[in-house]
Amino acid sequence: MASCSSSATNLTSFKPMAILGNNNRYANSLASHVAPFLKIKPSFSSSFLSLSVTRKTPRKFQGRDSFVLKMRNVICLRVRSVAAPTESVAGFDEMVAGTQRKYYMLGGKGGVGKTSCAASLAVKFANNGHPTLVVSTDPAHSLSDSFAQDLTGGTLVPVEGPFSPLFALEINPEKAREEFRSASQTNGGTGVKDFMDGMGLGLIADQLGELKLGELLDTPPPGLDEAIAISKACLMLKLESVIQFLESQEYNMFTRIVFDTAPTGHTLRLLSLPDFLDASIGKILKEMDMLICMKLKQKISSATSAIKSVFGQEDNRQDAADKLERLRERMIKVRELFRDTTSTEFVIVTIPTVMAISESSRLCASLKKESVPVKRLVVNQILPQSASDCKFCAMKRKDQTRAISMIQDDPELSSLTMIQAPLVDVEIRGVPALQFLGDIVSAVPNVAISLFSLA
Ligand SMILES: Nc1ncnc2c1ncn2[C@@H]1O[C@H](COP(=O)(O)OP(=O)(O)OP(=O)(O)O)[C@@H](O)[C@H]1O
Repeated sequence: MASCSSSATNLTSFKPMAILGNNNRYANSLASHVAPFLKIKPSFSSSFLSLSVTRKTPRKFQGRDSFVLKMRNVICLRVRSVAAPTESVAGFDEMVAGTQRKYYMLGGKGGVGKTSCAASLAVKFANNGHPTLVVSTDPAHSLSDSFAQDLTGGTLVPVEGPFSPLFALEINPEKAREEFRSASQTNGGTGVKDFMDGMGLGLIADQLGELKLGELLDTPPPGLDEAIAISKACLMLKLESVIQFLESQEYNMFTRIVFDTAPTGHTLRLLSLPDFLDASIGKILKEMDMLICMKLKQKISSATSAIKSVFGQEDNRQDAADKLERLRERMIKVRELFRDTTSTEFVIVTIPTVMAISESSRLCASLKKESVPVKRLVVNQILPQSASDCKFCAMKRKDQTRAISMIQDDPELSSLTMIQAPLVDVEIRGVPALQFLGDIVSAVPNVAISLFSLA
């Protein structure tokens, strides 16, 4: 039985391990990922699955900080059942159903496990046949750390491991804004337009130029930085020219897109941006006098190929007002995407503490106010069941129980489907560990699950 006396073990310590779960599924899940790289000799007994493992390092992982690499040449995995399921809850499995493209945005308070849950959900999708893209718009990216692979570079990078294609995209909104800012300070401001063109926001740059760009940069509209990032991601999904190494057919293939968003405040600002821009552009369109219209016409007639690629070559001859209207429509589409109950869902991630749950409740209220679909709440890091809590764990458990009862009484959160993710005593890092988390999340609440060293 898992107990608080079991020492915290890290997957990277690579000692022989026991996996305690409600059934051997978890062990088999872990073993199935390890299998391609190891020679595994399983032997079953009534309550243990023993695996003798010999390392067989694939060339693609050589030099990588992968737990497979660091395993000793021969190790022994023992898997046993310790708890029976008590009740079923909807987990990530429900989100796998259907072949239509779906967008999942995971957000919540800083440090609650947004990236771990987003990465694990993405692995779940990919392992269930969905070509998946996981996008991080959090300036403090941790997708690379979470997958234990280098996914930096601001472009689509294939993630090694899952059964179906999984790509990751880390966009740095702050860097984008920095580039934006520095571009504005060079070439008398003309660099801004080129930069914004590349982001598909060239016409906003024109408008900002007319509206004293410098002043706006000092007090940028709320959510501008992350909007640039999202806009870039949307462009990548829509414009094949941006994705050099993927054929159009291939990037259209994504049926699941998971966004690992920045902590709560950023997300809320981002959500209000399409409305803000819609209102601003609407206002500009209304108030634009002939002089500005003429100026814009001149600018647009000398538009770069980037603008052509955004609006389509044949549109290039349309007048400025039409193009602004198109931009406005695009912003409305972004807003609609956030609010489309058939394709989009915002999943709130939290932990069982009063502070995190209070913040989640406020986030949920704001999302509802913005008409963003929110149906699920992932409560992460729940202490697993134990027959022999130490004083610390007993206190912690009491605290968590109190916090979880807050959810049940909360007017915003109580209607959401609760997905419980147990606290595991290993660092969730790398595809096998992420799959493991995805599987136990979709399992049962409060199941006694722990990974610990037998050595
Ligand atoms: N269920 C869990 N059990 C054990 N550790 C966990 C669990 N979920 C997340 N962690 C750990 O908590 C830490 C923070 O997780 P993560 O980076 O996913 O949080 P985040 O919400 O994305 O953080 P940030 O707000 O900084 O982006 C990581 O070290 C991760 O491995």
